[in-house]
Amino acid sequence: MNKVEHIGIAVNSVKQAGEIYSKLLNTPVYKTETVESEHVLTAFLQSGPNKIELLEALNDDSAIAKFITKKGEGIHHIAFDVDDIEAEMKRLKAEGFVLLNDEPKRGADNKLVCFVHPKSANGILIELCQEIV
Ligand SMILES: CC[C@@H](C(=O)O)C(=O)SCCNC(=O)CCNC(=O)[C@H](O)C(C)(C)COP(=O)(O)OP(=O)(O)OC[C@H]1O[C@@H](n2cnc3c(N)ncnc32)[C@H](O)[C@@H]1OP(=O)(O)O
Ligand SMILES: [Co+2]
Repeated sequence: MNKVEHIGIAVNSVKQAGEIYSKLLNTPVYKTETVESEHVLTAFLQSGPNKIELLEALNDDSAIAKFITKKGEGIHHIAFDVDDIEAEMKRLKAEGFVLLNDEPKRGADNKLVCFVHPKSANGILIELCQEIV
């Protein structure tokens, strides 16, 4: 696994949270993107080497809706960049981690992604991201 690719933050409103994070980090939201398969609207900010992904639920089927209902707005997941997502999925599975998808799926910002269940990762939802070239 390589560097942290992004930190995912669950928010009620990408627009409102985007304004706050823009002021906080002194940088604008550089991109918004809807990911229908995840039922989310995303917005991205880059602060130095660090990328923040704001996530708003599009409907009640979204993991973000369920998370906010239970825990409120806040850090939802940590995503790590990987060179070979299928190899990393195989490695993690062999180590006993519970993967939430059997195959890599399309994420935001031109990435293939896979999630690791927080119950098998010490309480943190982990996302693997491989850039699509
Ligand atoms: C935009 C695309 C992509 C990108 O390119 O970056 C994204 O980031 S999409 C982000 C949204 N999508 C996902 O999160 C997909 C993966 N998540 C899931 O499949 C589910 O959310 C889950 C992790 C399997 C939980 O779903 P479920 O079991 O239905 O919900 P519960 O509320 O019952 O939770 C069970 C258990 O797990 C705890 N939990 C849930 N979410 C998190 C979390 N983000 N971090 C830590 N812990 C989490 C929850 O509190 C429950 O614990 P207990 O109450 O102790 O049972
Ligand atoms: Co993410």
